[in-house]
Amino acid sequence: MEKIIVRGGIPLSGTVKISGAKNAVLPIIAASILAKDGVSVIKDVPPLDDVLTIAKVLEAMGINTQYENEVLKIDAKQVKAHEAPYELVRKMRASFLVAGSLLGREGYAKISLPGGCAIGTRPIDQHLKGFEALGAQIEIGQGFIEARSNGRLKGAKIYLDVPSVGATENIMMAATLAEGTTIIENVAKEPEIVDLANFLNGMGAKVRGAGTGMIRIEGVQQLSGIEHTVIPDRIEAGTYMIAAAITGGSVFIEGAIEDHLTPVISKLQEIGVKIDINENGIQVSAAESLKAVDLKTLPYPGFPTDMQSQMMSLLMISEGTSVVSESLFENRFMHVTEFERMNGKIKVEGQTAVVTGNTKLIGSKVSATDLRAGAALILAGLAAEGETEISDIHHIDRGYVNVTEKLKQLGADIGRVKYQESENIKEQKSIGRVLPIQPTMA
Ligand SMILES: CC(=O)N[C@H]1[C@@H](OP(=O)(O)OP(=O)(O)OC[C@H]2O[C@@H](n3ccc(=O)[nH]c3=O)[C@H](O)[C@@H]2O)O[C@H](CO)[C@@H](O)[C@@H]1O
Ligand SMILES: C=C(OP(=O)(O)O)C(=O)O
Repeated sequence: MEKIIVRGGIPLSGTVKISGAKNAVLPIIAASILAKDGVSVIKDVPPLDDVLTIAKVLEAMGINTQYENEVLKIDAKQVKAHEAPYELVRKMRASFLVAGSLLGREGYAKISLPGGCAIGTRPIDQHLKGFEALGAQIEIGQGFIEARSNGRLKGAKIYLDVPSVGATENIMMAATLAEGTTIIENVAKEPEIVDLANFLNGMGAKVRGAGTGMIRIEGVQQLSGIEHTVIPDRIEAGTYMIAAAITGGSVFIEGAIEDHLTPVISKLQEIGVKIDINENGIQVSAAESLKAVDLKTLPYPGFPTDMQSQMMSLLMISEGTSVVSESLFENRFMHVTEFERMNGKIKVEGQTAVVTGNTKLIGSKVSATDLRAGAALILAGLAAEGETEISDIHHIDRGYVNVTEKLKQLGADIGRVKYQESENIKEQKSIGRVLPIQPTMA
């Protein structure tokens, strides 16, 4: 096992190149299952644990995948099995995204129940409601969901109770090969939805309205593999923007797309951070002083929940008191306890956290409780006095490509060290506490 060690206090400078978006590439890989002919060639595929996991899900179905130099080739001419096994789905709930394309193409999908995880219960009722509206029968038992249809799915009008990213994607994929027209209302508008729609349309699908509140899909008979380049990761970009701001540095975020980052840019500007945008990326430079702000997470184009913990790390050192409201996931303040170990002063009541600013952060031993919480601890460590030691970093590796190398290139004093799990437990017992076992998924 590995830990990340950060020694804080160094202003970062230079350029960081943003990788392809995890949350765009996962549904795109799932969508490649729909291609009965041709090979999908997906470019800028980040070498992340999640990408390897979903590729294994496809392999388990007898689909051929080849990954080299951030290019993933998927040959789905033959699908030999229709099951996404528990061992893979438990590692990553986004594996459930293969349900829509398998069902749409093969008329049958058996997927292990993704279940709840660290940040909240994360139900899939809206995915299933969509599949049923398209004519599928759903059965749930022994930890699996089975969806089947007699012949092609049938286009339908579907209203989502919540604008779920995953449900929008899964239903969109299932509907591409359905008979007739599907209209999905109250859909998610995230840039990753638009990237998926572009991929599907390149394959021969007829998807209109992605990026707005209503998507219309005319079903087609067949889809083919194509070449596609994944959009840059707006959450990785936002994380490095905060790395620049929290260290009082100046960093060029190469490849970041302004339009995808509007709520993050606006909040950073309100805090006082200097932002300059050009066609190749975004320059982020130190603020003379950092001011407290309030923020509330919302579906896109609102402030992203995936940036809430990272923003909180910056608010801890800003002047004044900030109020952070989390409206998407009921358990997404786990980083607060870890921040407290670093001298953070935050009071949580329900879905609201009140952050006392102007805190002198002190390096400490902390644990990454989920992906973005882990990223936020690295950020806090970059600003803290002394050494921060972050364990459970497998969560961070789900979503950040070479995070320690990228930060080192910007001048950070950061690295990874190997350790035995038994050493850690011994150490925790000696100081009178044993951490609960963290869930596998973030
Ligand atoms: C792989 C991926 O793209 N993950 C992102 C995706 O997750 P994911 O697609 O799982 O998130 P959703 O948009 O589905 O969830 C948003 C809200 O809808 C609720 N809900 C969702 C589905 C459903 O059937 N019923 C229901 O009630 C959830 O509990 C949550 O409160 O969007 C989240 C919200 O921006 C991000 O944090 C995740 O990083
Ligand atoms: C919560 C996240 O991802 P996932 O939906 O894959 O758990 C995330 O990217 O912050």
